[in-house]
Amino acid sequence: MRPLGESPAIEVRGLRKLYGETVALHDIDFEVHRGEIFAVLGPNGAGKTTTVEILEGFRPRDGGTVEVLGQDPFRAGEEWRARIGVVLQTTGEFEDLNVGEVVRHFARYYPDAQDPDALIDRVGLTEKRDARASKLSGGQQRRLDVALGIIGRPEVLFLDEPTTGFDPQSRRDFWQLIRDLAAGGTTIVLTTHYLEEAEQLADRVAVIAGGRIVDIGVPQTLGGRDTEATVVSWMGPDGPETVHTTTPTKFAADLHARLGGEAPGLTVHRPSLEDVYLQMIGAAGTPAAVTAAVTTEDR
Ligand SMILES: Nc1ncnc2c1ncn2[C@@H]1O[C@H](COP(=O)(O)OP(=O)(O)OP(=O)(O)O)[C@@H](O)[C@H]1O
Repeated sequence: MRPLGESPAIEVRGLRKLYGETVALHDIDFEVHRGEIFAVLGPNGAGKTTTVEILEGFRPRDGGTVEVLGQDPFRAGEEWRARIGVVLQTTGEFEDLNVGEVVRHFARYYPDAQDPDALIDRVGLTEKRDARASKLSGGQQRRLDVALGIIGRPEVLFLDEPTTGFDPQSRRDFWQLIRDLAAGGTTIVLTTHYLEEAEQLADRVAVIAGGRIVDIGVPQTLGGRDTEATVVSWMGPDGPETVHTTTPTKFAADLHARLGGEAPGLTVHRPSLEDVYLQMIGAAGTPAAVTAAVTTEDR
């Protein structure tokens, strides 16, 4: 294990994963900095869960190098695992235990666990402390999952579609919790299908399609979003008018001068993250994974 210093929390080089003859990940590269919130976006079957589960040490890889906190997740031991937090898509089953009992039970596994009662408050389950875990609503179960993922004060937290089933207020509360964790130095990797979640939360976003990384960047510039043409529309004397322009401010000023006042029904639409995302995955082709003739070297 090398000293951490300024090294990234996660470093992935040439990561390759096969399921039989299906190539699920084609030599992907990326890194995640310490304290960063890194979102992985992609359509169903793109390879997000495969990537994250390799980083968590739950799946073996077929090629490339992966380091999480300086260690190979697939070979790392218990000490490394105690520094990682994982919130999977599937909810744990806790039979007859209530929320307080579940949290206290998990706290015993960690050397420096958070105070169970404070943690229950932090994830917004105060009212449900004595409720059976199996009787929680979907969104409440997710909060319990998140509590269990962060109970050991992980240095890196993995969240697989963490806010599925959350109501809008719960989602915003959850985002704040994640921002607070990152501000405290926790590195966060999350997969999501919610573009708004990636935009609100992530420092950087990786878009995966068909097992390849299509683009990585800050949400504001992903896919050339900041330089793409803006659509300006207004109601002209002969009907609706639409112009695509890379200089919308100048265009609107010229329009104002030309019309001698307000342009009726003026809208200025910059490409949203969803617009560029849909373009990117469309250009990458929809088949999720590409079946390849697998050679001996590939294995
Ligand atoms: N255990 C497995 N055995 C065989 N193929 C698998 C296995 N797990 C995943 N795959 C295939 O690998 C590809 C990537 O799957 P993965 O679950 O990583 O996608 P994902 O991006 O997480 O999708 P989703 O958004 O639906 O959760 C898919 O084509 C999937 O069918």
